[in-house]
Amino acid sequence: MDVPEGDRVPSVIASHLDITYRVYGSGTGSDAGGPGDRQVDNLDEESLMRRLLARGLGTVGRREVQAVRDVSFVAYRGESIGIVGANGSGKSTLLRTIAGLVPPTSGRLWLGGRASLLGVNAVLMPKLSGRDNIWIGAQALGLSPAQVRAAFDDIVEFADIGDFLDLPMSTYSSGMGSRLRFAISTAITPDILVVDEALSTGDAHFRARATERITAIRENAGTVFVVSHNDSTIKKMCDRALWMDNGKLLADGEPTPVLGLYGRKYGKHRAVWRQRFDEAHRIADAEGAEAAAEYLRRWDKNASWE
Ligand SMILES: Nc1ncnc2c1ncn2[C@@H]1O[C@H](COP(=O)(O)OP(=O)(O)OP(=O)(O)O)[C@@H](O)[C@H]1O
Repeated sequence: MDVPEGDRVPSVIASHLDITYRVYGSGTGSDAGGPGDRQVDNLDEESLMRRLLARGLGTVGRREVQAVRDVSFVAYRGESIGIVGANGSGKSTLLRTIAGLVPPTSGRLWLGGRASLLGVNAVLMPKLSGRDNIWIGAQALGLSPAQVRAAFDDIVEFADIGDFLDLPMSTYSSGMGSRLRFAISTAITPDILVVDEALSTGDAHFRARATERITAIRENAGTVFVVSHNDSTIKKMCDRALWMDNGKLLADGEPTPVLGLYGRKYGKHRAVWRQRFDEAHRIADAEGAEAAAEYLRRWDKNASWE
């Protein structure tokens, strides 16, 4: 957007966010998974309880996964931000936190509006029809019955699922499901729209219409976050990209240079670039982000470091 820096209105401020999952269950504790564990099925409840207590609660299958590490950024109204990164780098976790589904473990997150996660699958019911799911999904997003009634035809028109409207969602193709989810989540213009990979299952026609709708949200001063593994989706839909790697935010800037850096790390020259990134990390820790960016600019004039 060509709005002067000082006039831009923040919509999301993330400050030193850490997000850690605590996973409980058998087989993940330090002493779990030994050969004797295969006998567990044969133990009665009392023996099993005695055995668990003997081990100590601290060691019964508890593990922590630090999915997001010390991530800070400011997003502004009117921006569309793509989040890129390898599998497991923390992209979805960050989006789920912005959408209010996963609390940060430490750090602060400020939202200047209501966030809506595209992927209302958690509340959509496969056994119910598209029609019923529109009512449930839209109300779960906070629409009143009157608002659902007013938006209903528009949702159906955008979802373009024809006679499937009255069939169970379990009969839908993944593209049809995505279209319906997208239509529901954008039924009223959200302040912050969070789109997690849903666009990748749609066809070219759907992607074009979804892009139009995202543009409309941005023009309405909303902010859009999109996770995608597809570079051209990010370039078409976003004016900014964040690159997550192993939970950290490694780059923040215009999509083309950020994707260039990401591609280099994982592309055919990755061994060389891995060394450069390791060195850039060391420089960033010792001398700051600008020194790390300057180091990388020896090979890429657009390099940035956050
Ligand atoms: N509900 C969960 N419980 C425990 N660990 C989780 C959970 N969800 C994600 N993780 C872990 O957190 C880390 C980040 O996962 P996340 O799904 O955020 O990554 P991602 O970048 O979105 O990956 P992908 O591109 O594969 O979708 C991974 O190590 C993952 O195994």
